[in-house]
Amino acid sequence: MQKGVNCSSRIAQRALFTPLKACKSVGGFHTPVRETEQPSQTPGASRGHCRGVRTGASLDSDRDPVLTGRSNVRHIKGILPVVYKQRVMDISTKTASEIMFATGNANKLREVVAILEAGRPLPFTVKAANLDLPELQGEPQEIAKEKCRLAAQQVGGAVMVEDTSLCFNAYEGLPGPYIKWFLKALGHEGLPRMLAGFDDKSAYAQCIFAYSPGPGAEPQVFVGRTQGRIVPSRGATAFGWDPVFQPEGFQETYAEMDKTVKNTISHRYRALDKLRDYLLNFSAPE
Ligand SMILES: O=c1nc[nH]c2c1ncn2[C@H]1C[C@H](O)[C@@H](COP(=O)(O)OP(=O)(O)OP(=O)(O)O)O1
Ligand SMILES: [Mg+2]
Repeated sequence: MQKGVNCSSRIAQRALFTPLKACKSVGGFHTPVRETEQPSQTPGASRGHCRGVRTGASLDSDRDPVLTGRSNVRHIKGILPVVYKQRVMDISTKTASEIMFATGNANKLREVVAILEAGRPLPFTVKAANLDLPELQGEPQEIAKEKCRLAAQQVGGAVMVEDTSLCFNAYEGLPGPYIKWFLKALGHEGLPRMLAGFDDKSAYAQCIFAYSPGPGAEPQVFVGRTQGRIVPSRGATAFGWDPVFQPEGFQETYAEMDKTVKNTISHRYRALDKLRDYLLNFSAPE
C-alpha cells in the first residue's frame, strides 16, 4: 500500500541513481552531477551546493529537472555494480566510508547539505542518490524505516533517508506523513483553510531520518520536531509547505526566514543533528 495511493507507478518510473563517478564533492558531501550538467546559475546557490538544483515557485518545484531522470528501477539495478566497486564498508561494525542520502526531493537535499556542512565534519562521505521510494502507510517512524530498508536494498550499502510530516494538533497529528498529497490537492491556500473552523492553529513539523548500514540491517531512526502554527501563506513558494508554517518564537514563516535561520531551528536540523551524533559516536539513539 502506497503512502500516496495513486503514485506508485510514477514513483517507480522516476527513480534514478546517478553513478558515483559522476558525483561532485562538496566539502565532504557529494552531490550527483550528471556529466552533461552545467553549473547552477541559481542566485545564492553557493559553491557546488546541489548543482543543478533550481529554485522555483511551483508546488512541484521539489522535483529538479536536472536531477530527476527518466530512468526506472531496472536502470538502477543495471548500475549497481558501479556502486559496489567504489564502496568500502563493514556492515557488522556499522562503519561505512560513504553513505547515500536517498531522496527525490532537491530542496531537502539542499538543506541537508547546508546543515551537514555547517556542523562538525563527518568522517564519512555522504552522497546523494536521487531515488523516489515507495512509502507505506502507517506511523511516521515505520514509514521512514521501511523507506530506508528499500533504499538500502536499492543502493546496496549504507543509506539514509528522511520522511517529513506536518501535523495539525486540531486533527490529532494529521495530515502528518500524508502532507505531500494534501498540499498537492489543496495548495497553499487550502491548507490553512482546513483549520478555518478551529481555534487551535498549532502544528508541528516533524522530520524522521532513518539510517541503515546496509541491506538487511534494522534502520535506526532519529526524530526532530519544531513546534509552530499554520498561517495564511506568506513568502516564497519554492519548498513545500514552508509558506504556511510559522515556527514558535518567530514572526516569519519558514518561507520568509533566511535559510541559514531555518537550518538552525528546523525539524530537519534537529533530526539530522541526532543522526550526526550517532554517526560520529556509533552509539544507539536515545
Ligand atoms: O522543510 C520543509 N518545508 C516545507 N515542505 C517540506 C519540508 N520538508 C518536506 N517538505 C514537503 C515535501 C513533501 O511534499 C512533504 C514530505 O513528504 P516526503 O515524502 O518526506 O518528501 P518527498 O516525497 O518530497 O521526498 P523523498 O523522496 O525524500 O520522500 O513535505
Ligand atoms: Mg516521499
